[in-house]
Amino acid sequence: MKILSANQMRQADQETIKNEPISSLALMERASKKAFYWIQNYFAQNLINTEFHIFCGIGNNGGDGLVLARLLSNFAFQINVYVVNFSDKRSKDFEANFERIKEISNVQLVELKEKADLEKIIISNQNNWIIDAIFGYGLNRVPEKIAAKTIEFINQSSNKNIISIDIPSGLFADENQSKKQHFDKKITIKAAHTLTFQSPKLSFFFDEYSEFIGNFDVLDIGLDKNFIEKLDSQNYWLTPQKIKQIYKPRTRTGHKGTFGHALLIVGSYGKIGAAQLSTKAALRSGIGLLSVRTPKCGVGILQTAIPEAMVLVDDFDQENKKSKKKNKYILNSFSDELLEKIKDYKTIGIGCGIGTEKQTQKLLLQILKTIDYPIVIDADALNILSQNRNYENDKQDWLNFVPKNSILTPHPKEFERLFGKTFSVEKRHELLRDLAQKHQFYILLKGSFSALALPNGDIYHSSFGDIGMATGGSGDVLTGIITSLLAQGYNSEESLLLGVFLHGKAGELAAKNKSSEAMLPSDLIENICTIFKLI
Ligand SMILES: NC(=O)C1=CN([C@@H]2O[C@H](COP(=O)(O)OP(=O)(O)OC[C@H]3O[C@@H](n4cnc5c(N)ncnc54)[C@H](OP(=O)(O)O)[C@@H]3O)[C@@H](O)[C@H]2O)[C@@H](O)CC1
Ligand SMILES: [K+]
Repeated sequence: MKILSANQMRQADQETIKNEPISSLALMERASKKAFYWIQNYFAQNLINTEFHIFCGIGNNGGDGLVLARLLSNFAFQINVYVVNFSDKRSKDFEANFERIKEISNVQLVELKEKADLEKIIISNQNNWIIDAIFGYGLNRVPEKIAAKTIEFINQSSNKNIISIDIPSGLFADENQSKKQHFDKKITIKAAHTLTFQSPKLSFFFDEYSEFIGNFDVLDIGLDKNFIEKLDSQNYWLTPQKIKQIYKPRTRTGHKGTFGHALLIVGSYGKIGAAQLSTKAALRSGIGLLSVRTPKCGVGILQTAIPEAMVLVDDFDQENKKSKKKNKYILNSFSDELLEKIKDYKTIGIGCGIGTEKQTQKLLLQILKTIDYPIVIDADALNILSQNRNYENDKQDWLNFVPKNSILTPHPKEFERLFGKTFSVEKRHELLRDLAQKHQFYILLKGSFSALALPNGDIYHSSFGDIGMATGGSGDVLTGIITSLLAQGYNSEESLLLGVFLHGKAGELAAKNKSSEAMLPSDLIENICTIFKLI
C-alpha cells in the first residue's frame, strides 16, 4: 500500500470532493464515523460506562474530534470537549460542527485559551479516555503556547488511555511538513492507539517515534482510489495482499533441483548456534538443497543437529597440510578449487556468527570477487565490509564488489558502521534510498519497523513482527529464510519482501503462543510452517 505524504493526502481529499462528488463536511463526517465505529468496536459493552475527554484543535482534525464527540454522545456516559484555541483561523467544517455540538446536552464544552484553563480539568483513570484531535497532518511547526501546554498536560496526566485521531498531535506526518523543524518529544502526544485515515503516515514507520503512535490502524475513508493510484510515492507499507502476489504455490511436479541449491557461510567457535539457526530456517523455508560452510569445529555439531543439511568439508584437511595458519575455529579463505565450485550455487548467505578474523575477511573478499549472482550479506560480513570501506579509492572499497541485486541486512548499528551517522531518522531514510539506488543492491534496515530499500528507489516498510524478536539469533533466522527464497527462484525483491513477512508473522505467532518474553528464535523457525499455510 502506498504511503501518502501530507500534501498527497490533501490532494486526495480535494480530488475526492470534486470527483465523487461529496462536500468536505460530508467527507469529514464519513472519516469520523470510521473512527467512531473503531471505538465502538473496541469498547463494545463498556462504551456506555466510559467518559471521554476530547481535545480538539481548530482545523479539520479538531472538526473530526467534534463529529466524534457528537456520535459518541449517543452511547457514552459523559463527553467533555475541550477546544484548544491555538489560532483564530477556525476551519469552515470545524465551525459547522462546533455549532452542532453546542446543542447536545451530555456534551460539556470548554474553551482553552491559557494554562489556567487546563488546571480545572479533571481526568480520572477509571473508565476515562482521552481523544487527541488537536493537530492532524496540517501541523507544520512545533506547537507553542496553549497547544504546547495542552499536549504537555495530556502527557503528564496519569491516564495513558489516549487515542489519537489521524496522527499524534505534535508529530509531523513527514519531513516535508515540518519546515525543517525537528519535532519536540515533550510536545508530542503519546497515544496508546492512533486511528489514521486512508494511508499510514511515513513517520509511523520510524522506531524512534513508536512511543508516540502506540498501535496504529488505518481506516479506509473512501478517498478517490483512481487518483491515489496515479500518485507518485516511493514509500510503501508491506501488506499481506502484496505477499499474496509474490508467493508462488508449488505444483505437483518438481524435484529437489527445482528449488535451488544455496551455500550458507556461517558460524565460528562459540557461534555455531548462529550457523544452526540460519541453516534450519533456510531448510524450513523450502530450499531444495542446502550446503553449509562452517569452521571444522562446527561440522560435527551441525551434522548431528540438522541431518537435512550438507556440510561443505572439501579442502579442510588439504588446507591444514598446506598452511599451519588455517585454524579449525574460524572460517578460513577458500582454495582455488573450492572457489571454482561456488560459482555453481544459486546463491550464498554469508555472515551469521562468522567473526571478523583476517582469514575470514579474506574469504569474504574472495567470494565477492568470484561470483556475480546476488547473495545475502548479514552480521559480521557487514562488519567486515565496514572495516574495508575506502572513500578515496572506489577500487579498494569492498562495498563496490558486492554483486548487483544482493541483499544487505544491517540493524541500525551495523548500518551506521557501514554508511555513517545521520542527523535524523528522516535523513537516514533518505540515505538508505540513495545507497540502494547508487549501489544497485537491496538494503533491509532491521528494526521493530523494518525498512526495505530497493535499487529503484522504492522503500517498503514492514510492521510485521513482535518485540520478542529483538533477541540474538533472530537475524540469523531471517538470513536463512531470505537465502532459501533466493535459491528457489524468487528474485531479490520478492525474496526480501516475502522473507520479511514470513519472519515477522512467525514472530507474531510465537509471541501469541509463548509470550514476547519467553519466545525464542527457534520458535520462529517452527512457525514458518504455519505462516506459509496462511498466505
Ligand atoms: N485526508 C482527508 O481526506 C481528510 C482529513 N481530515 C482531517 O483533516 C486533518 C487535516 O486538517 P487541516 O488541514 O485543517 O490541519 P490540522 O492538522 O487540523 O491543523 C490545523 C491548522 O493548524 C495550523 N498549524 C499548524 N501547525 C501549527 C502550530 N504548531 N501551531 C499553531 N497552528 C498550527 C495550520 O494552519 P496555518 O497556521 O499554518 O495556516 C493548520 O492548517 C487531517 O489530519 C484529518 O484529521 C478529515 O476531516 C476528512 C478527510
Ligand atoms: K491528532
